[in-house]
Amino acid sequence: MNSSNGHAARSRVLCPEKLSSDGLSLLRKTVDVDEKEGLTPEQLIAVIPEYEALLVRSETKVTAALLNAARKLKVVARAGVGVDNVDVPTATKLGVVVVNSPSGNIQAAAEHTIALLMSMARNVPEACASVKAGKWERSRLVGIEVKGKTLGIVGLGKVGLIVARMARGLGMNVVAADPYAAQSVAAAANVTLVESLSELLPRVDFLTIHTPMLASTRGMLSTAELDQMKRGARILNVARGGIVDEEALLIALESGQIAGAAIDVFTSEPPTKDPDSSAARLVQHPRCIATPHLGASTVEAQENVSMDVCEQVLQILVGDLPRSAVNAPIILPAEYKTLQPFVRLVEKMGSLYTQHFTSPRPPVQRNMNTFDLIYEGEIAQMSSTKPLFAALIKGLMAPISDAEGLNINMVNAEMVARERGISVNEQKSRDPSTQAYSSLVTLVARAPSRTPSVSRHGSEVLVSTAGQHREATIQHIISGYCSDNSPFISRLGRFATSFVPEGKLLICHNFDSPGKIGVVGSILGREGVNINFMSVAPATFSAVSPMDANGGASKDGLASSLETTEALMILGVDKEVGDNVKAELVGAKGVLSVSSVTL
Ligand SMILES: NC(=O)C1=CN([C@@H]2O[C@H](COP(=O)(O)OP(=O)(O)OC[C@H]3O[C@@H](n4cnc5c(N)ncnc54)[C@H](O)[C@@H]3O)[C@@H](O)[C@H]2O)C=CC1
Ligand SMILES: O=C(O)C(=O)COP(=O)(O)O
Repeated sequence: MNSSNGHAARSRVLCPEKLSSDGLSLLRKTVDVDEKEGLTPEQLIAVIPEYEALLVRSETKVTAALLNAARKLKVVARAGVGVDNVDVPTATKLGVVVVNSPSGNIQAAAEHTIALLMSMARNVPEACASVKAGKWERSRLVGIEVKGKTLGIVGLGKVGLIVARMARGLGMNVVAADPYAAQSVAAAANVTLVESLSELLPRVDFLTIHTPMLASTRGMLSTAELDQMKRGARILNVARGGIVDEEALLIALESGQIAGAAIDVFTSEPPTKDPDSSAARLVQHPRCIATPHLGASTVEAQENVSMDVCEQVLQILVGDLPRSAVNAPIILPAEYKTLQPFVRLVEKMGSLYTQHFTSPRPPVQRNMNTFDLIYEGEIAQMSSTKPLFAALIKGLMAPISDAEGLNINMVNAEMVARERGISVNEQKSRDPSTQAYSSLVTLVARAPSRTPSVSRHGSEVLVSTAGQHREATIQHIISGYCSDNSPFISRLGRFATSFVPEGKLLICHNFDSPGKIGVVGSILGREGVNINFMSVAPATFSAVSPMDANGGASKDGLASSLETTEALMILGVDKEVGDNVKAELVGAKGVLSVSSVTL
């Protein structure tokens, strides 16, 4: 994007929550950062269209309404672990990358858990309040030791494992329930992994939760589960409010089934002040220690997560892949670099296909479309070709969609392809079919075809129903390669060629006889159209199926009479060529069809 003074406009990043300045200073070197704390959801929706990136912690709710209101948003960066405050499916659909900091604050969250554990065991908050109130209640505030007690961990992931190691250091026995945890990882941390929550609950003196908030974990600990615990057990939640049902916990505290609770996170934050609500009564309960979602609130953790996500925002804004995308594939940076020129090539091939072969009624909007994307040579050795797949879908769709709104990328390409009925069969061959290129990419389209926009008679020719049936087997082929990081098209239909797929191109299909260049040149010259370059492509490949000279559907009965005497003339032009001029070109002797594409 360019500003009015011709300089590239700086990207804008919105930060509606308190983030450590370390990452923000890094961002400010190249982008504009607006720190705007305290915006209402409506105010956020009003300002979001101006921003390319949104930086949040747990307070900002990144809803579908907010994401849909965005116009330029490329990334939502969560400066922390949990992304339950971000509508990730909607972001994915819109092609917005969601990144987080998966390990920047895990030590802090684990240490806070241990702080709460010890505070609960020794009544620290109550004792402190008592002394400040001028009392000296030594016998009322007798605690318990944790050494020799059993700690149950639900969710033996990153935070859970650190808590486990610390608890082992405190002399506790540690038992964990996590259906996805590896036995070997648990064993290495001296943790006994049990099969189910039901097996865990009766064994523990303390229970701590470290799962994400998911549909499957919401309300995971309710009355039935709390009743399975030993009478007088204690419970901690530094994961997410609502994983332990607040009302059930309050009742269990009141009945003495649970002797103590330490809660850092609430279903609604801050919890409602309505004195009759379970949340407020839980907070006020004398045997409940409550902290205001402080798990990640250490200087160190905030520096870590801020740097982590701000670096990723910069990567995304310059078009690179972030290291911790929640909704995009992970690709090694070195591979991504190698793939980059091919990403451009494949996108151009897709766009060329749609414009040259399917104009004016692209089948990608109507029917199931099947493509083979064949990688040969070095490119076939890449472990992931996800960026190439995404580039193809983008290229196919861009000419027929709102270019501004159509943000197809690795995040949403598969979803878009599914919605549009596009099926891509990726094939790899390490031994190239030709030694001419170190890497060759070929797109084979198996799709119903439409004729080029201007026929020999200057009018659009649409195929008949019978014709469509026959043409369903016809293949269109485009091949390309990269040289010096620039993409080249080496085959278009049956024609061997070599041109850079860039800018406005006029593709004339004609008899390979003298005089054509002059005829086309003089008509374009008269119209004030400058020709930047020209490439003549003879028909080289034999037809794989009844293709016309464009490698497409036969039309006007001409294809059958045209064998090897055809050629494509590819002209780079400096302005749009009108339909009337194209019709005149087709009318000229020996010019069979003309299509114009912008790449
Ligand atoms: N209070 C705070 O400030 C903080 C809270 N958190 C919360 O802690 C959560 C965990 O963080 P990490 O350990 O980094 O995540 P993680 O993804 O490394 O670990 C989560 C573990 O939960 C397990 N799990 C998932 N469903 C389960 C189920 N139904 N039963 C048992 N285990 C299940 C997973 O297999 C995984 O091992 C985050 O999602 C976040 O919500 C994280 C950081 C700070
Ligand atoms: O990282 C997490 O999941 C947290 O819960 C931390 O939340 P916060 O960034 O402190 O609002």
